[in-house]
Amino acid sequence: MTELGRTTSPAPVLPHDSEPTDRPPALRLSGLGKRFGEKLAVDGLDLEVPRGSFYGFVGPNGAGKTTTLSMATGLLRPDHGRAEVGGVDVWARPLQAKRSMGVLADGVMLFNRLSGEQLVTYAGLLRGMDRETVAERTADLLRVLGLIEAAGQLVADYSAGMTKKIALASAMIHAPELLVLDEPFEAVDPVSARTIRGLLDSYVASGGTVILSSHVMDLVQRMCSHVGIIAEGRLLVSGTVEEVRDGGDLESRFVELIGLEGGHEELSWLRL
Ligand SMILES: Nc1ncnc2c1ncn2[C@@H]1O[C@H](COP(=O)(O)OP(=O)(O)OP(=O)(O)O)[C@@H](O)[C@H]1O
Repeated sequence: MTELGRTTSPAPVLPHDSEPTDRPPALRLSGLGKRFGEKLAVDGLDLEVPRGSFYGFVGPNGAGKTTTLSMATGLLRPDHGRAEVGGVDVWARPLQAKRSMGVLADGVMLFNRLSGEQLVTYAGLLRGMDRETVAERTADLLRVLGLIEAAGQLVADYSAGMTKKIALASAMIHAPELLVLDEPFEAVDPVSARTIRGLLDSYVASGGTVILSSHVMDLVQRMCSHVGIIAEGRLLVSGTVEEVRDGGDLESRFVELIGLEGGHEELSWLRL
């Protein structure tokens, strides 16, 4: 499949060995589409994320990752198509669907006049959890994510990485079956990134499902069991990381599928 970004045929969805046949997948998107004026951001996208998988969703800037994940999680209404979480239609039965997922959205405003501790507590109470459990889990999350000292500080005064971590804590507090994380490692320092990876690894090992978007191919290759590559609003390929990288590394496969925009062009005026 060369020049996949320009084909109109559906993406090859490779078989998943681990996929049980009797239960619906953790996430299923069918014919999902969204247009912003002239711009077709997501173009009839089909995607299945198997239960218990660690799914990396990758693509170049402007490929449609955030738009897709927003439609999948009930944040942005699709023009057409369906999004199902564990077999539940996200747009027909939003309350039921949202109960089983935790979402770290990109660019969505947090209640940043709350302290970090208040924000995570609020997220737990909003999920109908009892105060005692919320307090215990909030303390655990703040400790594990290295935010104890900043617990009483307003989220408005957090750094970008701290904001990401507190938003992640808010997405996880109700121990959902599915975590949808848009760029969870962006702006996060390497130590915290390692902690978050550990948390997500054990969450997946215990039966949870993660779908995350990222630009860091190396991280996706090391962390994820499955990967999907999107460009121009279409899914180019989806399968296990092993299947998709096909003996090479994921970054080379990505570049091979997407093409090198601008190549290795030099700017003559930037030579000193
Ligand atoms: N609210 C909006 N109004 C107009 N155009 C939009 C809007 N949101 C997204 N787009 C356009 O839709 C396309 C897909 O954007 P999207 O944010 O989904 O891409 P992405 O893959 O998440 O990109 P990145 O990797 O840069 O975050 C882009 O061309 C973008 O300009």
